Amino acid sequence: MSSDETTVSGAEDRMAGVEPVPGVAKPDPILVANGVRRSFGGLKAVDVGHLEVQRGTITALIGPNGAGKSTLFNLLTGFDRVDEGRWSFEGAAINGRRGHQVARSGMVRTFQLTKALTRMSVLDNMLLGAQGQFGERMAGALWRPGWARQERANTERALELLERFRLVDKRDDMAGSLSGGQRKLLEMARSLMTEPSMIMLDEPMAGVNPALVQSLLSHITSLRDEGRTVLFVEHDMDVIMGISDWIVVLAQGRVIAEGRPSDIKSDKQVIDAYLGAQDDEAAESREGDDG
Ligand SMILES: Nc1ncnc2c1ncn2[C@@H]1O[C@H](COP(=O)(O)OP(=O)(O)OP(=O)(O)O)[C@@H](O)[C@H]1O
Repeated sequence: MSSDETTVSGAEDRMAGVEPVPGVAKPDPILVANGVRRSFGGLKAVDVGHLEVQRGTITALIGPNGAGKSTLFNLLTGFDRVDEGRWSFEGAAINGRRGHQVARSGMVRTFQLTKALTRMSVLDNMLLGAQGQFGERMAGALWRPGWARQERANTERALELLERFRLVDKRDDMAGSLSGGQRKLLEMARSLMTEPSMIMLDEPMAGVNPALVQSLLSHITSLRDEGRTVLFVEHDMDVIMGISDWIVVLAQGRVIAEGRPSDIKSDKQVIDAYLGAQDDEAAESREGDDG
């Protein structure tokens, strides 16, 4: 992404003067979490003291495998229950709300296509997105009372979004026939059905053909540039460093660092806990290739 685009969004200005320290306050946070904890047996999967996400930025949540990124996503969006903790979105406490209630309040997460969703058409996937409700109960959601009245408006919005994400020609195809990258586009398009102010993307580049990466990146930056807040979990370091306004690093459930990409690249603790390990893995795989 060019530095011009960053300037256009104003995201850099919004973060000016914010110190790169764990738990730092942001000028205008859309999401504020306090003491969010979740254990599985004796394992503390998430143990976040204080975390704020600045409105109108792309914030990456990174960390080694098992750091607690997915668990934190699930907790904040109402798809898992905390042991303790409070968090607010747009100034209102939303801890304790269920997934679809969180989605209706404006914070939506993407979901990978489950088996049931792959057997539905692309357009029906979009219409389900209008419910802001996924998971086990979604199959029945299409037939909710009152759905028929809304259907025309929802279909119109779905087609507009499919046009924007270049999937409109696929609207009647089964979602399972889409390529990895097209699935990611569908997940993103579907999450926009409820007009969320914040979108949480779960590994948006996983399984995406390199040819589609640039297109996905520009869709993510355009979400921010139209005023939405993006929080994403990703492993691809080039993507993370290239697209993020701010990066939060989790290790063993805790926020060990946060800052701009340049801060994170040079943070010794991050290098030790994460980036160093990645370099070692890359070196090992290169050695393996040579042999
Ligand atoms: N439902 C569960 N039951 C038991 N342990 C779990 C459960 N969900 C997550 N964990 C454990 O909690 C820890 C955090 O897992 P989580 O999936 O949140 O990490 P992550 O940072 O998203 O990892 P990855 O990058 O590999 O997806 C891990 O040790 C994981 O094994």
